[in-house]
Amino acid sequence: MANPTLLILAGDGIGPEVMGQVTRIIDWFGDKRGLAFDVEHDLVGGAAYDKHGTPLHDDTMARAMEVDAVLLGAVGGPKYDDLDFSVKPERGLLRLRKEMDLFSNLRPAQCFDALADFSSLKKHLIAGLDIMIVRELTSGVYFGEPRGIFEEGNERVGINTQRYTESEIGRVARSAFELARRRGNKVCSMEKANVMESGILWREVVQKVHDEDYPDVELSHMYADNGAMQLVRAPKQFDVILTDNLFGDILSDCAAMLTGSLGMLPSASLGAPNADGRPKALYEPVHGSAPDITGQGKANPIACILSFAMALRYSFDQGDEATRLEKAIEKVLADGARTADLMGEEGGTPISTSQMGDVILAALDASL
Ligand SMILES: NC(=O)C1=CN([C@@H]2O[C@H](COP(=O)(O)OP(=O)(O)OC[C@H]3O[C@@H](n4cnc5c(N)ncnc54)[C@H](O)[C@@H]3O)[C@@H](O)[C@H]2O)C=CC1
Ligand SMILES: CC(C)CC(=O)C(=O)O
Ligand SMILES: [Mg+2]
Repeated sequence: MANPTLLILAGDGIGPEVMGQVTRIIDWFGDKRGLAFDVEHDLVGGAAYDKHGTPLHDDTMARAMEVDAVLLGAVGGPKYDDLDFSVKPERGLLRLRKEMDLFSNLRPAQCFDALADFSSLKKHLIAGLDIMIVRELTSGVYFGEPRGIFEEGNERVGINTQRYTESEIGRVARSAFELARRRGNKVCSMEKANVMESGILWREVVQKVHDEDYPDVELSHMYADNGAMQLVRAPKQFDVILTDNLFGDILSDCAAMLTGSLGMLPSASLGAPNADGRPKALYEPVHGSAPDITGQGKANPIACILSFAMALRYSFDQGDEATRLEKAIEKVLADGARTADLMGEEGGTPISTSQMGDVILAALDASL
Protein backbone atom coordinates (compact mmCIF):
# COMPACT_ATOMS: atom_id res chain seq x y z
CA MET A 1 0.00 0.00 0.00
CA ALA A 2 1.21 3.53 -0.81
CA ASN A 3 2.43 5.66 2.07
CA PRO A 4 0.10 8.42 3.30
CA THR A 5 0.98 11.83 1.88
CA LEU A 6 1.82 14.91 3.93
CA LEU A 7 2.25 18.42 2.56
CA ILE A 8 4.40 20.58 4.83
CA LEU A 9 3.98 24.35 4.55
CA ALA A 10 6.40 25.75 7.12
CA GLY A 11 5.64 29.38 6.27
CA ASP A 12 7.24 32.38 7.95
CA GLY A 13 9.02 33.52 11.09
CA ILE A 14 9.34 30.69 13.61
CA GLY A 15 7.24 28.44 11.33
CA PRO A 16 10.28 26.80 9.69
CA GLU A 17 12.06 26.58 13.08
CA VAL A 18 9.30 24.63 14.82
CA MET A 19 8.51 22.59 11.71
CA GLY A 20 12.16 21.52 11.57
CA GLN A 21 11.58 19.59 14.79
CA VAL A 22 8.35 18.07 13.47
CA THR A 23 10.13 16.67 10.40
CA ARG A 24 12.65 14.95 12.71
CA ILE A 25 9.72 13.37 14.56
CA ILE A 26 8.01 12.30 11.34
CA ASP A 27 11.30 10.61 10.33
CA TRP A 28 11.43 8.89 13.72
CA PHE A 29 7.98 7.35 13.22
CA GLY A 30 9.10 6.14 9.78
CA ASP A 31 12.36 4.63 11.06
CA LYS A 32 11.23 3.24 14.41
CA ARG A 33 7.52 2.54 14.03
CA GLY A 34 7.28 1.59 10.34
CA LEU A 35 4.94 4.55 9.86
CA ALA A 36 6.39 6.10 6.73
CA PHE A 37 4.89 9.20 5.11
CA ASP A 38 5.56 10.64 1.67
CA VAL A 39 6.44 14.18 2.68
CA GLU A 40 6.42 17.15 0.32
CA HIS A 41 7.43 20.72 1.19
CA ASP A 42 6.08 23.92 -0.31
CA LEU A 43 5.66 27.62 0.43
CA VAL A 44 2.86 29.59 2.06
CA GLY A 45 2.44 33.12 3.39
CA GLY A 46 5.24 35.66 3.04
CA ALA A 47 7.64 32.97 1.81
CA ALA A 48 5.27 32.21 -1.09
CA TYR A 49 4.73 35.93 -1.74
CA ASP A 50 8.51 36.49 -1.97
CA LYS A 51 8.82 33.77 -4.65
CA HIS A 52 5.51 33.95 -6.53
CA GLY A 53 3.95 37.32 -5.66
CA THR A 54 1.02 35.51 -4.02
CA PRO A 55 0.72 34.04 -0.48
CA LEU A 56 -0.49 30.73 -1.92
CA HIS A 57 0.34 29.52 -5.41
CA ASP A 58 -2.48 27.74 -7.26
CA ASP A 59 -0.30 24.62 -7.61
CA THR A 60 0.17 24.53 -3.82
CA MET A 61 -3.58 24.91 -3.31
CA ALA A 62 -4.22 22.08 -5.76
CA ARG A 63 -1.73 19.81 -3.97
CA ALA A 64 -3.28 20.64 -0.59
CA MET A 65 -6.57 19.30 -1.95
CA GLU A 66 -4.93 16.01 -2.94
CA VAL A 67 -2.73 15.03 -0.01
CA ASP A 68 -3.91 13.13 3.06
CA ALA A 69 -3.02 16.00 5.40
CA VAL A 70 -1.36 19.41 5.43
CA LEU A 71 0.96 20.54 8.23
CA LEU A 72 1.42 24.29 8.52
CA GLY A 73 3.90 26.27 10.64
CA ALA A 74 2.84 29.95 10.73
CA VAL A 75 2.41 32.88 8.37
CA GLY A 76 2.97 36.62 8.55
CA GLY A 77 5.44 39.12 9.90
CA PRO A 78 6.32 42.82 9.93
CA LYS A 79 8.05 42.60 6.54
CA TYR A 80 4.62 42.07 4.98
CA ASP A 81 2.57 44.52 7.07
CA ASP A 82 2.31 47.13 4.31
CA LEU A 83 1.37 44.75 1.51
CA ASP A 84 -1.97 45.11 -0.19
CA PHE A 85 -4.58 43.22 1.82
CA SER A 86 -5.24 40.80 -1.06
CA VAL A 87 -1.69 39.40 -0.93
CA LYS A 88 -1.00 39.49 2.80
CA PRO A 89 0.51 36.23 4.11
CA GLU A 90 -2.55 35.54 6.26
CA ARG A 91 -4.69 35.42 3.11
CA GLY A 92 -2.81 32.30 2.02
CA LEU A 93 -3.88 30.50 5.16
CA LEU A 94 -7.46 31.76 4.92
CA ARG A 95 -7.63 30.50 1.33
CA LEU A 96 -6.46 27.04 2.40
CA ARG A 97 -9.10 26.91 5.14
CA LYS A 98 -11.86 28.11 2.81
CA GLU A 99 -11.10 26.03 -0.28
CA MET A 100 -10.43 22.88 1.71
CA ASP A 101 -13.70 23.65 3.52
CA LEU A 102 -12.12 23.08 6.94
CA PHE A 103 -15.11 24.20 8.94
CA SER A 104 -14.29 22.55 12.25
CA ASN A 105 -11.19 23.82 14.04
CA LEU A 106 -10.29 21.78 17.11
CA ARG A 107 -8.15 23.65 19.61
CA PRO A 108 -7.52 21.52 22.71
CA ALA A 109 -6.18 23.23 25.83
CA GLN A 110 -4.67 20.68 28.16
CA CYS A 111 -2.53 21.51 31.13
CA PHE A 112 0.45 19.20 31.53
CA ASP A 113 1.01 18.49 35.25
CA ALA A 114 4.59 19.74 35.06
CA LEU A 115 3.37 23.15 33.93
CA ALA A 116 0.53 23.54 36.44
CA ASP A 117 2.72 25.84 38.56
CA PHE A 118 3.70 27.90 35.58
CA SER A 119 0.32 29.17 34.41
CA SER A 120 -0.57 32.74 35.31
CA LEU A 121 -3.61 31.23 37.10
CA LYS A 122 -3.52 29.47 40.48
CA LYS A 123 -2.51 25.82 40.25
CA HIS A 124 -5.79 24.37 41.57
CA LEU A 125 -7.71 26.19 38.83
CA ILE A 126 -5.81 24.60 35.97
CA ALA A 127 -4.31 21.30 37.23
CA GLY A 128 -5.89 18.53 35.15
CA LEU A 129 -7.48 21.01 32.73
CA ASP A 130 -8.70 19.40 29.50
CA ILE A 131 -10.96 21.52 27.33
CA MET A 132 -11.62 21.48 23.61
CA ILE A 133 -12.54 24.63 21.74
CA VAL A 134 -14.40 23.91 18.50
CA ARG A 135 -14.12 27.02 16.36
CA GLU A 136 -16.05 27.51 13.10
CA LEU A 137 -13.33 28.25 10.55
CA THR A 138 -14.70 28.93 7.08
CA SER A 139 -17.28 31.64 7.59
CA GLY A 140 -18.25 34.49 9.90
CA VAL A 141 -16.65 37.90 9.96
CA TYR A 142 -13.31 36.74 8.48
CA PHE A 143 -15.06 35.91 5.20
CA GLY A 144 -18.41 37.77 5.11
CA GLU A 145 -19.25 40.30 2.37
CA PRO A 146 -19.34 43.26 2.07
CA ARG A 147 -15.88 43.97 3.39
CA GLY A 148 -13.34 46.64 2.70
CA ILE A 149 -12.34 50.22 3.41
CA PHE A 150 -14.62 52.68 1.62
CA GLU A 151 -14.97 56.46 1.23
CA GLU A 152 -18.06 57.77 2.98
CA GLY A 153 -18.57 61.52 2.89
CA ASN A 154 -15.30 63.10 3.89
CA GLU A 155 -13.92 60.11 5.75
CA ARG A 156 -13.24 56.40 5.28
CA VAL A 157 -15.20 53.54 6.77
CA GLY A 158 -13.89 50.02 7.44
CA ILE A 159 -16.46 47.26 6.98
CA ASN A 160 -16.50 43.56 7.81
CA THR A 161 -19.61 41.46 7.86
CA GLN A 162 -20.54 38.72 10.30
CA ARG A 163 -22.58 36.22 8.28
CA TYR A 164 -23.64 32.69 9.13
CA THR A 165 -26.07 30.36 7.38
CA GLU A 166 -28.04 27.72 9.25
CA SER A 167 -26.14 24.93 7.52
CA GLU A 168 -22.76 26.44 8.46
CA ILE A 169 -23.81 26.59 12.10
CA GLY A 170 -25.41 23.16 12.01
CA ARG A 171 -22.40 21.28 10.68
CA VAL A 172 -19.91 22.71 13.16
CA ALA A 173 -22.41 22.14 15.98
CA ARG A 174 -22.62 18.48 14.95
CA SER A 175 -18.85 18.14 15.08
CA ALA A 176 -18.82 19.62 18.60
CA PHE A 177 -21.56 17.27 19.83
CA GLU A 178 -19.83 14.25 18.27
CA LEU A 179 -16.59 15.19 20.01
CA ALA A 180 -18.36 15.80 23.32
CA ARG A 181 -19.77 12.27 23.24
CA ARG A 182 -16.20 10.94 23.17
CA ARG A 183 -15.15 13.24 26.04
CA GLY A 184 -17.09 14.71 28.98
CA ASN A 185 -20.42 14.89 27.10
CA LYS A 186 -20.84 18.64 27.68
CA VAL A 187 -21.00 21.49 25.13
CA CYS A 188 -21.07 25.17 25.99
CA SER A 189 -21.93 27.28 22.94
CA MET A 190 -20.68 30.88 22.98
CA GLU A 191 -21.99 33.83 20.92
CA LYS A 192 -23.43 37.29 21.46
CA ALA A 193 -27.14 36.60 20.96
CA ASN A 194 -27.86 39.62 23.16
CA VAL A 195 -26.54 42.06 20.54
CA MET A 196 -26.06 40.19 17.21
CA GLU A 197 -28.67 38.60 14.94
CA SER A 198 -26.05 36.09 13.81
CA GLY A 199 -25.75 35.15 17.48
CA ILE A 200 -29.51 34.64 17.79
CA LEU A 201 -29.48 32.32 14.78
CA TRP A 202 -26.40 30.55 16.10
CA ARG A 203 -28.11 29.83 19.43
CA GLU A 204 -31.35 28.63 17.79
CA VAL A 205 -29.60 26.27 15.36
CA VAL A 206 -27.27 24.80 18.00
CA GLN A 207 -30.26 24.16 20.27
CA LYS A 208 -32.24 22.53 17.42
CA VAL A 209 -29.38 20.24 16.38
CA HIS A 210 -29.01 19.29 20.01
CA ASP A 211 -32.70 18.59 20.63
CA GLU A 212 -33.12 16.58 17.43
CA ASP A 213 -29.94 14.51 17.37
CA TYR A 214 -27.87 14.93 20.54
CA PRO A 215 -30.31 15.19 23.49
CA ASP A 216 -27.94 12.99 25.54
CA VAL A 217 -25.24 15.70 25.47
CA GLU A 218 -25.45 18.42 28.11
CA LEU A 219 -25.80 21.78 26.31
CA SER A 220 -25.47 25.28 27.72
CA HIS A 221 -25.27 28.71 26.07
CA MET A 222 -23.13 31.62 27.19
CA TYR A 223 -22.39 35.10 25.88
CA ALA A 224 -18.84 35.10 24.58
CA ASP A 225 -17.68 37.99 26.77
CA ASN A 226 -18.84 36.13 29.88
CA GLY A 227 -17.20 33.02 28.37
CA ALA A 228 -13.83 34.80 28.24
CA MET A 229 -14.22 35.78 31.88
CA GLN A 230 -15.32 32.26 32.90
CA LEU A 231 -12.32 30.78 31.06
CA VAL A 232 -9.95 32.55 33.43
CA ARG A 233 -12.22 32.37 36.51
CA ALA A 234 -13.00 28.64 36.50
CA PRO A 235 -11.80 26.98 33.27
CA LYS A 236 -12.44 23.42 34.45
CA GLN A 237 -16.23 23.98 34.27
CA PHE A 238 -15.89 23.50 30.48
CA ASP A 239 -15.57 20.37 28.37
CA VAL A 240 -16.25 21.37 24.74
CA ILE A 241 -16.67 25.06 23.86
CA LEU A 242 -18.41 25.65 20.53
CA THR A 243 -18.02 29.08 19.00
CA ASP A 244 -17.68 31.11 15.81
CA ASN A 245 -14.60 32.10 13.83
CA LEU A 246 -13.75 35.40 15.54
CA PHE A 247 -14.67 34.48 19.11
CA GLY A 248 -12.88 31.15 18.67
CA ASP A 249 -9.72 32.91 17.57
CA ILE A 250 -9.70 35.10 20.65
CA LEU A 251 -10.89 32.53 23.19
CA SER A 252 -8.28 30.00 22.08
CA ASP A 253 -5.37 32.42 22.56
CA CYS A 254 -6.85 33.10 25.99
CA ALA A 255 -7.06 29.36 26.68
CA ALA A 256 -3.42 29.02 25.65
CA MET A 257 -2.28 30.87 28.73
CA LEU A 258 -4.14 28.36 30.90
CA THR A 259 -1.69 25.77 29.63
CA GLY A 260 1.35 27.94 30.29
CA SER A 261 2.25 29.30 26.86
CA LEU A 262 0.91 29.95 23.39
CA GLY A 263 3.79 27.73 22.31
CA MET A 264 1.91 24.71 23.73
CA LEU A 265 -1.41 24.83 21.84
CA PRO A 266 -1.96 22.63 18.76
CA SER A 267 -4.90 22.58 16.40
CA ALA A 268 -6.63 20.44 13.81
CA SER A 269 -8.80 21.95 11.09
CA LEU A 270 -11.13 19.34 9.66
CA GLY A 271 -13.60 19.19 6.79
CA ALA A 272 -16.36 16.72 6.05
CA PRO A 273 -15.24 13.08 5.68
CA ASN A 274 -14.25 11.98 2.14
CA ALA A 275 -15.55 8.79 0.54
CA ASP A 276 -12.88 6.85 2.46
CA GLY A 277 -14.15 8.33 5.73
CA ARG A 278 -11.07 10.53 6.16
CA PRO A 279 -11.63 14.28 6.43
CA LYS A 280 -9.66 16.91 4.55
CA ALA A 281 -7.34 18.19 7.22
CA LEU A 282 -4.80 20.84 8.08
CA TYR A 283 -2.81 20.80 11.31
CA GLU A 284 -1.10 23.87 12.72
CA PRO A 285 -0.08 25.39 16.03
CA VAL A 286 -2.43 28.07 17.37
CA HIS A 287 0.41 30.59 17.57
CA GLY A 288 1.64 32.87 14.81
CA SER A 289 5.06 33.59 13.33
CA ALA A 290 6.38 35.25 16.53
CA PRO A 291 8.61 37.87 14.85
CA ASP A 292 9.94 38.98 18.25
CA ILE A 293 11.83 35.68 18.70
CA THR A 294 12.39 34.56 15.10
CA GLY A 295 15.87 33.28 14.29
CA GLN A 296 16.98 33.08 17.93
CA GLY A 297 16.40 29.37 18.61
CA LYS A 298 13.90 30.33 21.32
CA ALA A 299 10.65 29.07 19.78
CA ASN A 300 8.82 26.31 21.59
CA PRO A 301 8.18 23.54 19.03
CA ILE A 302 5.67 21.65 21.22
CA ALA A 303 2.49 23.22 19.75
CA CYS A 304 3.61 22.21 16.27
CA ILE A 305 4.68 18.73 17.41
CA LEU A 306 1.35 18.22 19.21
CA SER A 307 -0.37 19.29 15.97
CA PHE A 308 1.37 16.35 14.27
CA ALA A 309 0.10 14.13 17.09
CA MET A 310 -3.41 15.34 16.22
CA ALA A 311 -2.72 14.40 12.58
CA LEU A 312 -1.75 10.88 13.70
CA ARG A 313 -5.02 10.62 15.61
CA TYR A 314 -7.53 12.33 13.29
CA SER A 315 -6.13 11.64 9.80
CA PHE A 316 -4.20 8.39 10.15
CA ASP A 317 -6.05 6.32 12.78
CA GLN A 318 -2.86 6.13 14.83
CA GLY A 319 -4.29 7.07 18.21
CA ASP A 320 -1.78 4.90 20.07
CA GLU A 321 1.17 6.52 18.32
CA ALA A 322 -0.33 9.96 18.97
CA THR A 323 -0.51 9.05 22.66
CA ARG A 324 3.11 7.82 22.53
CA LEU A 325 4.17 11.25 21.23
CA GLU A 326 2.05 13.14 23.78
CA LYS A 327 3.49 11.00 26.61
CA ALA A 328 7.03 11.72 25.38
CA ILE A 329 6.28 15.45 25.62
CA GLU A 330 4.73 14.98 29.07
CA LYS A 331 7.89 13.16 30.18
CA VAL A 332 10.37 15.80 29.00
CA LEU A 333 8.32 18.51 30.70
CA ALA A 334 8.21 16.45 33.88
CA ASP A 335 12.00 16.07 33.63
CA GLY A 336 12.29 19.87 33.55
CA ALA A 337 12.92 20.60 29.85
CA ARG A 338 11.83 24.19 29.22
CA THR A 339 12.11 26.55 26.28
CA ALA A 340 12.34 30.25 27.14
CA ASP A 341 8.57 30.81 27.05
CA LEU A 342 8.17 28.22 29.83
CA MET A 343 10.63 29.85 32.25
CA GLY A 344 8.84 30.84 35.43
CA GLU A 345 9.78 33.61 37.79
CA GLU A 346 12.23 31.24 39.48
CA GLY A 347 14.34 31.39 36.32
CA GLY A 348 16.69 28.65 35.14
CA THR A 349 18.38 27.89 31.86
CA PRO A 350 16.12 27.48 28.87
CA ILE A 351 16.87 24.99 26.15
CA SER A 352 16.69 25.83 22.46
CA THR A 353 14.12 24.79 19.88
CA SER A 354 16.33 22.01 18.54
CA GLN A 355 17.33 20.85 22.03
CA MET A 356 13.62 20.45 22.82
CA GLY A 357 13.44 18.31 19.67
CA ASP A 358 16.44 16.28 20.90
CA VAL A 359 14.91 15.46 24.28
CA ILE A 360 11.53 14.57 22.80
CA LEU A 361 13.23 12.20 20.35
CA ALA A 362 15.18 10.65 23.23
CA ALA A 363 11.92 10.18 25.16
CA LEU A 364 10.37 8.54 22.08
CA ASP A 365 13.35 6.17 21.89
CA ALA A 366 12.87 5.37 25.58
CA SER A 367 9.21 4.55 24.91
CA LEU A 368 10.10 1.56 22.71
N1 LIG B 1 -1.89 30.62 12.12
C1 LIG B 1 -1.03 31.57 11.83
O1 LIG B 1 -0.18 31.44 10.96
C2 LIG B 1 -1.10 32.81 12.62
C3 LIG B 1 -0.38 33.89 12.17
N2 LIG B 1 -0.34 35.03 12.91
C4 LIG B 1 0.53 36.10 12.39
O2 LIG B 1 1.78 36.06 13.11
C5 LIG B 1 2.32 37.37 13.18
C6 LIG B 1 2.67 37.70 14.61
O3 LIG B 1 1.46 37.80 15.37
P1 LIG B 1 1.39 37.97 16.95
O4 LIG B 1 0.16 38.70 17.24
O5 LIG B 1 2.70 38.49 17.44
O6 LIG B 1 1.13 36.51 17.52
P2 LIG B 1 2.15 35.29 17.77
O7 LIG B 1 1.33 34.12 18.12
O8 LIG B 1 3.07 35.13 16.62
O9 LIG B 1 3.03 35.76 19.04
C7 LIG B 1 2.43 36.21 20.25
C8 LIG B 1 3.46 36.08 21.39
O10 LIG B 1 3.61 34.69 21.72
C9 LIG B 1 4.96 34.29 21.57
N3 LIG B 1 4.99 32.96 20.93
C10 LIG B 1 4.18 32.54 19.95
N4 LIG B 1 4.50 31.28 19.59
C11 LIG B 1 5.53 30.92 20.38
C12 LIG B 1 6.31 29.72 20.47
N5 LIG B 1 6.08 28.65 19.70
N6 LIG B 1 7.30 29.69 21.38
C13 LIG B 1 7.54 30.74 22.19
N7 LIG B 1 6.83 31.90 22.14
C14 LIG B 1 5.84 31.98 21.24
C15 LIG B 1 5.61 35.33 20.66
O11 LIG B 1 7.00 35.40 20.86
C16 LIG B 1 4.84 36.58 21.02
O12 LIG B 1 5.43 37.19 22.14
C17 LIG B 1 1.28 38.29 12.55
O13 LIG B 1 1.68 38.55 11.23
C18 LIG B 1 -0.01 37.49 12.61
O14 LIG B 1 -0.93 37.84 11.63
C19 LIG B 1 -0.96 35.13 14.12
C20 LIG B 1 -1.70 34.08 14.60
C21 LIG B 1 -1.88 32.87 13.86
C1 LIG C 1 -5.41 33.86 9.72
C2 LIG C 1 -4.83 33.86 11.10
C3 LIG C 1 -3.64 34.76 11.17
C4 LIG C 1 -5.87 34.22 12.14
C5 LIG C 1 -5.53 33.68 13.49
O1 LIG C 1 -5.05 34.36 14.35
C6 LIG C 1 -5.83 32.29 13.79
O2 LIG C 1 -6.45 31.61 12.99
O3 LIG C 1 -5.46 31.84 14.89
MG1 LIG D 1 -5.24 33.45 16.30
